[in-house]
Amino acid sequence: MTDDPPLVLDIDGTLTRPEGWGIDPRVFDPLRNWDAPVVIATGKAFPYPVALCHFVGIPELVVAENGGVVYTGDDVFFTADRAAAQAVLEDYRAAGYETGWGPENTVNRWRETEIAVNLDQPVEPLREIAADYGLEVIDTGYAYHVKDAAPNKGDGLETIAEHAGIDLERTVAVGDSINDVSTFEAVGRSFAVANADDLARDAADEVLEDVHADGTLAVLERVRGSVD
Ligand SMILES: O=C(O)COP(=O)(O)O
Ligand SMILES: [Mg+2]
Repeated sequence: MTDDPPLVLDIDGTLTRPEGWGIDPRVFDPLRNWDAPVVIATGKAFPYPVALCHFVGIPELVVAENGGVVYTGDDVFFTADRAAAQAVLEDYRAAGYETGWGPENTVNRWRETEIAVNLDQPVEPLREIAADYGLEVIDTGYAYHVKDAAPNKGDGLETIAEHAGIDLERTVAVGDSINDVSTFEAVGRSFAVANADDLARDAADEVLEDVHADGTLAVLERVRGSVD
C-alpha cells in the first residue's frame, strides 16, 4: 500500500501557465484530489495563497511573504515585521523611485513583513538603502522583495510540518527561484521547473524538462502514490 507524498508548491513560476502568468487551471483537480497535505509556500502576500487554497478546495497550509507569515491551519505566525522594509521604501521614494505597482496597489496592501518592488524599477539604489537597514533584496523573477534575511520558506514549512504532523523526509517540493532554495533543503525530494533560476536549479535534486505547471504536473504524475 503506497500513499501520495506531502507536497510543497511555490506559486509564481511553478503553478503558472507555460507563458509565465496566471495559475494553470490544470493544477486544480490534481491538487484537490491529492491524498496528503499540500503546503503553498510563496513570496506573495498572505491573502493570495489562502485564496488559492480556498478556490482549489484544499486545507489552508500556507507560507507567505517568503516565510514572513506562516499559517498552520490553526495559528498564524509572523517571523518579521514590516517597519524596516517600510523605512527602506520611504527612503527609496525620497530618492525619487517608486514600487512600480501604482498608487493603490494590491501587491503590498496586505503585506505584513516585507515590501515588494516591481522588476522594472532600479534595483541598485534599492539594494543600497536596504543594506543600510540590514535588510536584503531578493529577485524571484516576479518581484524584488525587500526583507529581513532571517525568515525563509523552509523554516515556515518546518513550523507547519510540526503542527500538522507532516513528515518532511517524505515530502516533495517544486519551485523555481531563490526563495525556494530553503524549501528544497527542508524536504526529502525537490524539483526545479525548467524555467528555474540558477540557485533553485543548483539546490534541487532534479531539474525538470518542462516549464511552469507543465513541470509541476509531470512531478505530480511521477510521485503520486510513491511513498510507503
Ligand atoms: O512573490 C513573488 O515574487 C514570487 O512568488 P512565488 O514565491 O509564489 O514564486
Ligand atoms: Mg516562484
